[in-house]
Amino acid sequence: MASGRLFEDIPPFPAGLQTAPLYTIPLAGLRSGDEVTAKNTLKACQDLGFFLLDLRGDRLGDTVIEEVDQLFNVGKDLMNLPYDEKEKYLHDAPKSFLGFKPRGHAKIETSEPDRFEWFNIGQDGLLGNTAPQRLPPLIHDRHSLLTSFVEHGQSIVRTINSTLATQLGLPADAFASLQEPTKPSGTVVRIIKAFASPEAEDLRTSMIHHTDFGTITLLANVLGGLQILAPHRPPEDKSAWLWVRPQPGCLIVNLGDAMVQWTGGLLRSNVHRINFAPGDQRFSDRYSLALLVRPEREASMKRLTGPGEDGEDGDLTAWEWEVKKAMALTREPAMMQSKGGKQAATKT
Ligand SMILES: O=C(O)CCC(=O)C(=O)O
Ligand SMILES: [Fe+2]
Repeated sequence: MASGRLFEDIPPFPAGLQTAPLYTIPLAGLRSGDEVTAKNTLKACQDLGFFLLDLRGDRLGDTVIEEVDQLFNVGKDLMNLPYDEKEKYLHDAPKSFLGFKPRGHAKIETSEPDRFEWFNIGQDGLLGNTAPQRLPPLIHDRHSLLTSFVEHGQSIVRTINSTLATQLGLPADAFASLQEPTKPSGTVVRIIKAFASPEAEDLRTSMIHHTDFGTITLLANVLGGLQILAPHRPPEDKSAWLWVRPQPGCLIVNLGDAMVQWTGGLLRSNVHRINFAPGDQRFSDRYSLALLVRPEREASMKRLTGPGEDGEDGDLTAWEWEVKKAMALTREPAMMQSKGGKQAATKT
């Protein structure tokens, strides 16, 4: 999340909304190996699969706050380029999701068009794992800021991964060794613009409910709009949607489906969506920034711990598994359900 600066000129997040009960995990505690922090992290990742990560008071964290502030401004400039400029970088879905996705290219629950744009910048091109991605000059000029954000974000992800692995009684590098940033993967930096909702007809979802495919997502929000589906409740139940209140100096962290697969369902990947922003915030365009980490393409999706049988998915590579999931979702979008969160004996 950004520093307090980006929160100064925005309408307030309204009081009285039903908000998600999120743990706040201090990055400093995670990095120093504090046992209470580690236990709370595991609990958050089992109960809801979402938590706030407080970056403040940690050297790496303070650097990331600065980078997020700068990238928010880059993201606004990018998304406010004329449409025909952005269109030059149109993604080639479903073959590749890199580049620009225009508003309305996907549907929401009601089959109406979505209300957001995104631009995905691949880690592989940034770090030189593959040929560079073609990017607008405005982004190209900020290459070192982007690579630095990816490297710092990946360092945070590594810490979360080793904390979770250790708490589950696995070798510390059990998850991290399947998602080395220097190996080709579907990992992206994503810049999102969800459009303001001034009219009554805009008061609906911007981005359809979903779970993230990957391992760990680091998300920076300033305006509200993100909602988490309360566990064990159906998406059609309006009262089951919990708002996330963005907090200065904190990132929102959530787990994706790969962590559920590797842990036989011990960890949780929870359904979430972008709704219209609450209160007077709805009159502003909403920008957000995420690092969505995926396993290495060649990583095995075999279960590393947890109950149950592997099933045939355990024989797939991460890339094959992601393609299979994407195809299933195209056929049956209603399959977007939270996964994991099984209770089982863990390290005491
Ligand atoms: O912008 C946000 O708050 C959430 C974005 C999201 O869920 C995604 O890109 O997967
Ligand atoms: Fe997401």
